[in-house]
Amino acid sequence: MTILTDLTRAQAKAATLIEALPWLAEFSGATIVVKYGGNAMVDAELQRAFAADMVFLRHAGLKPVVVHGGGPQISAMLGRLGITSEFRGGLRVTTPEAMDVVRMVLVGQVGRELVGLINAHGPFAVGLSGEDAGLFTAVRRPAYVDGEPVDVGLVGDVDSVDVSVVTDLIAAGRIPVVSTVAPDADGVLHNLNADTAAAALAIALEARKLVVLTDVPGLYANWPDTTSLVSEITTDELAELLPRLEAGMVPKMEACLRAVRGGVPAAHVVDGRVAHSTLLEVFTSEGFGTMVVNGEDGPAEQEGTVGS
Ligand SMILES: Nc1ncnc2c1ncn2[C@@H]1O[C@H](COP(=O)(O)OP(=O)(O)O)[C@@H](O)[C@H]1O
Ligand SMILES: CC(=O)N[C@@H](CCC(=O)OP(=O)(O)O)C(=O)O
Repeated sequence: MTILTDLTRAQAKAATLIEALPWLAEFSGATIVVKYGGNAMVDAELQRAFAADMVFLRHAGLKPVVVHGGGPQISAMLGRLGITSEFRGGLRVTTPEAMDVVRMVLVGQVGRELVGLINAHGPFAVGLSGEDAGLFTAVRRPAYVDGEPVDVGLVGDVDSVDVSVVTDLIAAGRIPVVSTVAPDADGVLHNLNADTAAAALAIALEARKLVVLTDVPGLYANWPDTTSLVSEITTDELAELLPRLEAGMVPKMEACLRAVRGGVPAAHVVDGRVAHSTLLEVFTSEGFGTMVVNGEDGPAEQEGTVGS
């Protein structure tokens, strides 16, 4: 009996590995931008699993690029320093004082920790911010509340992207880990929403996928009704839904829309609280979470026809 159980387990493992085969072929050499949200960094074990996934992708011949968030971590540090912060339209109102903390936490803390976790597997990760080698320039971004623009201070949208530092690192076999602060044309540092920056980078890199890890299973059409989870949505449908979305999901879904309209074949919102969610998304036939695809084409044309 024990032998039979062992055999069944071995066959199940082999089936999982072989399920990845068409996807390994499909995505060999592909650049994949993975946005790791601050809310998905819930415990050390999950962070280690995320780091292992990035190294797995790299060894499997893909080119992962990590863009990380850190909203909760910034809020915690602002709280410790007695600086109040609020969000409007899903964006943090960023005073010059708060901006110092945003840079310190994203570049000096969250980015460093991720680099360390990935490099536990070998010398892969290199951390950089939008300030490095002109990666991003920013332009002042308003937030919208009830359709009206509101000033959120030093919050930037991505104005320009110079991908050369990222492509140089990829060519050298590294895994770039990007923190999302960037100067405007006058050199004034701005706070970029990490979803927004990840989308801009995915477009500029002509990435094959944008994968956004967050702390929910995906997009709910009718939040917080948990029966309304969307497995697939076209850009046209998403554009129609966007005005009805709340807070954190607004910049995230705007970013997915922008990425796909900008030429990225698919953007996925997946549950970062599930260990190895990136691998499940990339290498399994069912996919995982919510997939955004171009309005005019079906998913089969968008992301290959293998497996599913
Ligand atoms: N329609 C929706 N579908 C899913 N989540 C939603 C929706 N509307 C609001 N949310 C909230 O958005 C949060 C994710 O956004 P955010 O807090 O910015 O995460 P992250 O740190 O991953 O960027 C979820 O935890 C959920 O509470
Ligand atoms: C303008 C703006 O809101 N910037 C974000 C940057 C970090 C981020 O986007 O982090 P998550 O991905 O974890 O939400 C902030 O200050 O919280």
